[in-house]
Amino acid sequence: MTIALSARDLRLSFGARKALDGLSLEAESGRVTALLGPNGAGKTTFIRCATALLTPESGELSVFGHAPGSNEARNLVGLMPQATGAWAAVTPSRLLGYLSRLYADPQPVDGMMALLDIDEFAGTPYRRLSGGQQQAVNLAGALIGRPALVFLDEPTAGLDPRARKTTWDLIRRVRDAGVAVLLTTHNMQEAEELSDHVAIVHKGRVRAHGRVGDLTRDTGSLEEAFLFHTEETS
Ligand SMILES: Nc1ncnc2c1ncn2[C@@H]1O[C@H](COP(=O)(O)OP(=O)(O)OP(=O)(O)O)[C@@H](O)[C@H]1O
Repeated sequence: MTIALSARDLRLSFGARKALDGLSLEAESGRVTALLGPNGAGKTTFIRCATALLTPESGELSVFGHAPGSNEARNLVGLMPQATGAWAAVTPSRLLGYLSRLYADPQPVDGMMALLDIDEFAGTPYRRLSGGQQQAVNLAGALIGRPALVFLDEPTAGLDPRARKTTWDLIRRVRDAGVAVLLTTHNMQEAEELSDHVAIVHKGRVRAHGRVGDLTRDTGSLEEAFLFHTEETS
């Protein structure tokens, strides 16, 4: 078992709002770890800390033993963010070509575009793409550098059933190749289908974690477990 990501007691506030309030979590190689939690629970903030876009005020965070943002960590990590407005005028083929050149051993761009049906709109500026097409480009960008740890922030939000299946199949393949996948989702079926490990986050902290079977033993379903562990008062 290889621990790809280790977080201990992370804290980060925005003004009076505690976005991370003692969050601890581990993610292993060759496993899909799903972060579930209500809107505003701190999931994206955590991903931003793990990818060095934000710095926690306190706590310990490491990526394969390296500090996030170090050269060692950067080369090992891929990120599919929720939104990437900065790429507005760039076409998918140029963007993925550019990203692939940042890595020593990238995936072939053509193969990645074919896999995710991006070739159909490879020459269209990113801002003109549909939400689902943008998602496909974001996913390709996260995987193009063959990361050992990849963060997928709501990878299937807004996707049609076929695109969702393509994404699920790809996530499984990546996981089976030994990559540590950490994803966020509001889709309980997705978490049940894909994840080896689930962490339920509420108010900046992991309230429960384990395999789906562990979490549903008392409550019956993942949705019930989610509701139980994210009660407003808890
Ligand atoms: N840059 C920021 N400035 C101020 N507040 C922020 C900032 N980033 C996040 N927050 C606040 O931190 C809290 C956690 O936000 P975060 O985006 O991490 O939630 P989330 O769990 O990813 O939610 P969602 O499921 O809606 O994507 C929210 O209350 C949010 O308003």
